[in-house]
Amino acid sequence: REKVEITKEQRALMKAIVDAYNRHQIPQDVAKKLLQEQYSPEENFLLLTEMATSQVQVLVEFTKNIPGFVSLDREDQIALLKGSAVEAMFLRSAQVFSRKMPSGHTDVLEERIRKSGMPEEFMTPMFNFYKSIGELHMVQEEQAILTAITILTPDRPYVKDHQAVERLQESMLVVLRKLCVLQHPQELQYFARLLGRLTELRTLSHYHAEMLTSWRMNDHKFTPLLCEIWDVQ
Ligand SMILES: O=C(NC1CCCCC1)[C@H]([C@@H]1CCCCO1)n1c(-c2ccc(Cl)cc2)nc2cc(F)c(Cl)cc21
Repeated sequence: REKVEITKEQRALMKAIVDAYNRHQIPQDVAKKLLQEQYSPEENFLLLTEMATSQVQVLVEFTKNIPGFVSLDREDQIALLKGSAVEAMFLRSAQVFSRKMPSGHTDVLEERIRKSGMPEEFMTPMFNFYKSIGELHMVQEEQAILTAITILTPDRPYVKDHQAVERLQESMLVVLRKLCVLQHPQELQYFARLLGRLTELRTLSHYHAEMLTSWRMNDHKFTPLLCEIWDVQ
């Protein structure tokens, strides 16, 4: 077994990211709201757009705390945020869905989401992704670093200094790999499976615009920030 140890610098990098991740969480708990009662498609859509809008704001704050991010070219910073916001939203939704809940609550939550007004054809890929994230039982450090890795994806549209982003992402990948070996010693290839979820995440995110515009209701209203981030309106 390879002797894996996290260096002092890597521990500091991890701490910075996890602290930022925990500091910047969604204010209200959307899961609690959905468990409380059944909403109409219009109310669910409004809830989603409100949650997603505040999540984007939170994502910007989190991203600014990723060591090295603010030293990137300013336009590249915007390109990375715009390019990863939808994936970050689905990743966050998956993490919320996978949280340990009293027995039966997850089933109620799934039922509420299935009936929220979203078009049927996206349920299977979305819940397959949520469940594949849940099966990994990620610790919060892994969740935080995986989100940072998603944001620091060099091949987003309009990124100019590819190399600079790759260097930042590389240092996160190195830490994540060590963390996976230390946290899941019995699960070989855990790190590879974790990264494989990012491929599933990108595929799911391709559907987001259609998922939103075909929500079972008329006149879909988006906030200006969501129009910026999502390919809608
Ligand atoms: O609000 C949501 N997610 C926020 C987004 C910001 C970060 C925190 C979680 C939505 C809900 C779905 C029901 C109707 C109200 O919206 N949601 C989505 C979802 C997201 C995008 C699309 Cl296009 C479709 C569904 N998946 C969820 C999984 C969950 F466990 C929970 Cl609690 C809610 C979830």
